[in-house]
Amino acid sequence: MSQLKSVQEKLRLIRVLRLLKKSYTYEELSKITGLPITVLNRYVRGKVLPSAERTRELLKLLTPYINIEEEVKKRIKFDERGFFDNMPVLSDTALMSLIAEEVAGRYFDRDVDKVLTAATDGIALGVHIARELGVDVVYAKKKKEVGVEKFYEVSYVPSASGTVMTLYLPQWALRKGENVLIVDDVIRSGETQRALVEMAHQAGAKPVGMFFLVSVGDIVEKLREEYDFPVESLIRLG
Ligand SMILES: O=P(O)(O)OC[C@H]1O[C@H](OP(=O)(O)OP(=O)(O)O)[C@H](O)[C@@H]1O
Repeated sequence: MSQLKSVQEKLRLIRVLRLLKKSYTYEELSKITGLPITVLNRYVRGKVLPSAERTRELLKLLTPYINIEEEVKKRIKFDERGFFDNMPVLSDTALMSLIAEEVAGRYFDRDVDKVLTAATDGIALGVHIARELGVDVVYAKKKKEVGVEKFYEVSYVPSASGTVMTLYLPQWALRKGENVLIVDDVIRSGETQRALVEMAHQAGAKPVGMFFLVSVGDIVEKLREEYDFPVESLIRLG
């Protein structure tokens, strides 16, 4: 095994332990793994790294206790009007890292050059996925920032808003011929994401996939019919 792969596995184990720590006590994790609490605690705090062999054993034992779809679902909090707060998902760095690892695994062979998302809430997901893929993340904003000379800009009408929205991206951020993975935390009408596809086309870049944490209704199926690249969401609501 390459040194990089070995380090990645160790990091994965630490992320798994940190995530499980939110649902299980050290006593419970000690029973599952057969390791003393003190040892587990050192791993969680990053004071000590397990050997490659122990990492593999622990990942085998602990992976069945992780279900990232369920972890996302249980963190989504709806308000009385049916809107949800996604901050409990986006703020959980251990969970986001594990999600990003899985998404990056699906796109490693698609030669992604950039991850593209829309401000604001897409940024956290975009950063995690881009880091796993070892590429840069760029994000379209709803405002034209001073200091940027040239923008790509795409206007669209978000569903039920009755107003025109425009997304802006500095032109240096996307180049002709680049392969772009489009990601966002949530997709409802798909208008934001269609605007991102349009933006990639303006740049002469090529969208190679779309990934969302949460999709609402059948928008993923609709976009699959519109585009010839993979469109996926981790969980679907409604
Ligand atoms: O599929 P759609 O109907 O286009 O909706 C999805 C978009 O809505 C949210 O962003 P929002 O525009 O609310 O901005 P924010 O990220 O700043 O909250 C979300 O982060 C997506 O970008």
